[in-house]
Amino acid sequence: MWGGINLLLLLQWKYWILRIRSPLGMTCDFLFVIVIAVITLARNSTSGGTWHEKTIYQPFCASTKPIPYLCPNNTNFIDSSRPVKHPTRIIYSPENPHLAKIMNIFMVFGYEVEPKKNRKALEAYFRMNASTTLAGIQFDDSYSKATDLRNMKNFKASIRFPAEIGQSSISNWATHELIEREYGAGPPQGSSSYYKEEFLSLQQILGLAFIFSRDGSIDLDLAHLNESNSKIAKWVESKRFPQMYMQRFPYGEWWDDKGPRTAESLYSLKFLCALLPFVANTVKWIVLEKERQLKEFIKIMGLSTWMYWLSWFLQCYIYLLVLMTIFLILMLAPIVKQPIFPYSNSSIVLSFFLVYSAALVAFILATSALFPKATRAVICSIVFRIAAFALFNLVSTKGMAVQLAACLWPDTAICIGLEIIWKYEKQTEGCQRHNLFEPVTHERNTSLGLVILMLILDIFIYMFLAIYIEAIYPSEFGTHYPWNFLCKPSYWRPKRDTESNDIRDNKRVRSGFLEAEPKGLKAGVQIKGLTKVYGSTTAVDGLSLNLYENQITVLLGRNGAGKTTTISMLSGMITPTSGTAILNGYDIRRDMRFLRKCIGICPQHNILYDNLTVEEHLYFYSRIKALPKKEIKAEIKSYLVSMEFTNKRKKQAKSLSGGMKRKLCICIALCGNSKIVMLDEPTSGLDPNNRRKLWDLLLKHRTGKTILLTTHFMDEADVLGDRIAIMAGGELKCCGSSFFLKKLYGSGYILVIDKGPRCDVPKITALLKSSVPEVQGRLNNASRSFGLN
Ligand SMILES: Nc1ncnc2c1ncn2[C@@H]1O[C@H](COP(=O)(O)OP(=O)(O)OP(=O)(O)O)[C@@H](O)[C@H]1O
Repeated sequence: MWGGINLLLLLQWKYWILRIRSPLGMTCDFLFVIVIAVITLARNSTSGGTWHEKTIYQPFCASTKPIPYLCPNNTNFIDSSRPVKHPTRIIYSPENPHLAKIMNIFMVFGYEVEPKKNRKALEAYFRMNASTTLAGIQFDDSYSKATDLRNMKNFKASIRFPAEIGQSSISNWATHELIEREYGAGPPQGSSSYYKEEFLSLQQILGLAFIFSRDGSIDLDLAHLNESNSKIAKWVESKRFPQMYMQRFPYGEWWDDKGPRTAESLYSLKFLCALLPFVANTVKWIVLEKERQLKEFIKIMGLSTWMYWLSWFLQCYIYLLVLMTIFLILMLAPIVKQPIFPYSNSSIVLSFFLVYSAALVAFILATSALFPKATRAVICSIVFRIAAFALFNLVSTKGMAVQLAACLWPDTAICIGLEIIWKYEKQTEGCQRHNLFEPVTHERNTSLGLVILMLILDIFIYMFLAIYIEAIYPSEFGTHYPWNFLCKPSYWRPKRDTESNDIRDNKRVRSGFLEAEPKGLKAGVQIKGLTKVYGSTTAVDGLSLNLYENQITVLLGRNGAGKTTTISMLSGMITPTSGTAILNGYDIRRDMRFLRKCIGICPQHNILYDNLTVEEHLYFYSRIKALPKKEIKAEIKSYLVSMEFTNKRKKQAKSLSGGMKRKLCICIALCGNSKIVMLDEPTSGLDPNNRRKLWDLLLKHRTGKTILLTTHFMDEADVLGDRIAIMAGGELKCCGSSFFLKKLYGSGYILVIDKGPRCDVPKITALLKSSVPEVQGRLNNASRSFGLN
């Protein structure tokens, strides 16, 4: 537990140093946030506001038809200037001659009437012909058998409109609301949809029809509709039929602050833009680390995948919170005339932004896991942000399910959430605890609470995706798992290999070219038929070899022999095509994550953080390898002294010479008590003095380690190699101690002596034999040469 926390702190330390040492990116991040916040505020403050008196509406006649006797004092029908063109067909159910009589009255008022057998038939017809039918009037199906409607106590009828079957622009009638929920946008103008869609009109006529039928005094003459009309007018007057008016609910005094009202979605866009440099920079950092192999390198050096992502998450989250705090302080604090969210509960707004920040970071991590190259990733991250805003505009008129689905994209979720807050602000109520899960308007039934819950879900989904994508879809470097690796028991319970040191599958090596395996030594690395094929090139072909603890094994070979590929496979940089290797008891195909703590590697190309110093590199990797803190100082000092780095300790890697970078990489591989150390051509680029120093260092440190070193240089192999394996064309050609190989190839040191006329050859031979018993002499006219194996 403490180890994990320490590692997290260490990674935070590293990330912060790197961020701070690239001030251009940081300046951009902060500048965008501050400038956009200030512009928004300035616009908000200058736009001012106006105070409006309460609005009392005039009553109006419910009927859309000019029927003066229904509203004698008000012939001024609202919206008369804009005649609404609706179909005139009304259908009703069930079929019954008495109902037909009631329905005749609609014909008097200019509607066509058509009966349907029952409710089902009405609905079916309505669905098919919604555009050509004004409404359906649905009586209870039991009325089909009714013989006298006059004695009926409860007369039931439903007026059904296309809205009910989703064929209208208004998808959800909030009939339980007293007034429109979107209060604060100013008093509603024009007529309500109840009026416009003729609902009120039909209801009024239906009521009239029912009273008629009860009264039974009028028989409507459908052949002479005008006469019927005047009959009804007379009847209305004689019965003193109540006049029916509608009046809108008064609208109270209100403050038009011009702020949130002006451009809700523009605020969301500004907000997305404010964080654009942060998103682009973060994606760039993460993918660059992968592109430069640093990610795979620190993982090889012992960092687990989940720890890697968690540390990025924390670092980005903390950084984003700093940016967000600045943004919110500017937006929320009453330091200006008009803050952006004057009414909302600050803790709710704050929680919303906190959760969004976490979801955004998780999304960034998942996005970065998809891309191998930083430039592509940065471009896509910008495109994604624009797409998120487009998606927000697309779903803003859609229902709850669609909007919640869109919230799976954190940037769309923040736009939806912000819009909800703006709407609450418009209502001069703001987002509060009590309305957190309430839809802000009846048309928008997504609530801020639900958006926050979706964002929490996003955090888990995207963190999982980042780790999963990375595991199954590696970049150029790194091993990968099959897509279903989580279901495989071997992933969760690795088996340590306890096989003997036997070498399998080295049949292709000519007999006698392999020295017998040393007795009594423990193999730290067992390579078993390791093969790597790149297209038509077989880089390593069935390599089998044991590397022993406390020894340096040298892989010797020409360019292209397969040495680097071998090291890359052993360290988990690339996946073998076939074969495997057991390192410290763990199989590289399955258990790389358990192995990493004990591997130290110096790749062929220097993999360093440009902006970390020599000392910081050694500190960082020693701590990754879990070296106790009190030993680290001494460890760093010893490497600085042995590699003559003391005066360069504070230099950043980017300012070191090539040779110095190489030395630093070697020190990194050795530091932190790595059990298995792999050095790929470590001395390339070093001057003779430094080469010699490195040899001494390696010989000093081989105890307790299994060291694999590749080189082109025979002398280096001779000095360092306890065992030397020679590779060519990807295959192992021979392996054994330096002595074994020299004997095998018959070429040790040759001592050539120029013979003078009085040269005593037997005497010289005897002298040499006393020191090197196996000395063999070869005669030549002018000289005498001796093979000293
Ligand atoms: N990513 C790759 N794609 C295709 N072929 C590759 C790749 N990496 C290596 N090879 C090929 O595999 C063979 C072995 O390459 P490798 O780098 O392992 O050799 P090496 O012994 O390390 O050479 P050097 O001493 O030059 O580093 C070469 O023929 C090389 O061209």
